[in-house]
Amino acid sequence: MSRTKTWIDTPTAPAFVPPPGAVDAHVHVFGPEAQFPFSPKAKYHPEDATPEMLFALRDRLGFSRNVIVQASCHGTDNAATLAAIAKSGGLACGVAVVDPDIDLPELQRLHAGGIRGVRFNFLKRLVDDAPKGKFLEIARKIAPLGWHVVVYFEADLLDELVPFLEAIPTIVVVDHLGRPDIAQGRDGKDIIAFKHLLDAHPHIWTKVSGAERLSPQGPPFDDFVAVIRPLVERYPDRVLWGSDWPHPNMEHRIPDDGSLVDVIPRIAVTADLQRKLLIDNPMRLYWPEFW
Ligand SMILES: O=C(O)c1cc(C(=O)O)oc(=O)c1
Repeated sequence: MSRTKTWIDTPTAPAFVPPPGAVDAHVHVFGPEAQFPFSPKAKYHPEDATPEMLFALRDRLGFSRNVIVQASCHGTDNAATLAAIAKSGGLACGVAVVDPDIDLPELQRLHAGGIRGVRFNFLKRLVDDAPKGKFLEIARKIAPLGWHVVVYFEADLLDELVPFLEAIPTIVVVDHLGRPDIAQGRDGKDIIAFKHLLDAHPHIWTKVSGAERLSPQGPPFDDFVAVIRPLVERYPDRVLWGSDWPHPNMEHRIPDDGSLVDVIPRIAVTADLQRKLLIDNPMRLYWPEFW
């Protein structure tokens, strides 16, 4: 498999200046492969996207902290994510992918390394299987540590997943809004179903991320803004934002990270909403000791 590059080296500096202390709550690192080989089950083979590159991007975009989410290409070996957190000087936390037979000492090792959640991935193009029963076992194991669950699924799976999401005994954060079809508009069936989910379940949060993945129109993402701004206003205390750098699998539509940051003041239109989205909510979840 040839290696793919899915980011630009020098994104535009955004016009929007995030408030001091802002958290980019969804990023990944890839490798470096020589030190942290990819999983044999990986569905893509990216170029190295290193912690140093991530921290340079963080500074360029005007953020203070990162949440590093274990990418599927690293399977359940969280070493690259942990190494990046260790290099961040306390400015990054992480979300891991783990096996159901993980024991308490290993969970404690991950916690000491800055992991604060686990991710369950349901995308068939990214993982071979998504065993709900085993995921629930994991959720029950991590709950006592104060961790939460991050779930990545596509809109057509939502109905089927509701009982599973209801059974998770921690906060649940949905990645990239559960991938609604944005072309349906703000009253489309995918967004209505997602609103029903959040209305009925106060423990479910969402990342209002993925404009580059979800917007058929592309930059400046007017279609995404029209659909997602009402969600930020409806659930101001349950939304997180992430750049999704280095944008796995986006080699054919590589986004300019600066243009993604400039979506923020259009979906969170007041300073109060921006502070909740970028500081209060992620700090409550990832750095509660400072909150
Ligand atoms: O849509 C994707 O391709 C994607 C992949 C991964 C991953 O490989 O972990 O993470 C994401 O947040 C999004």
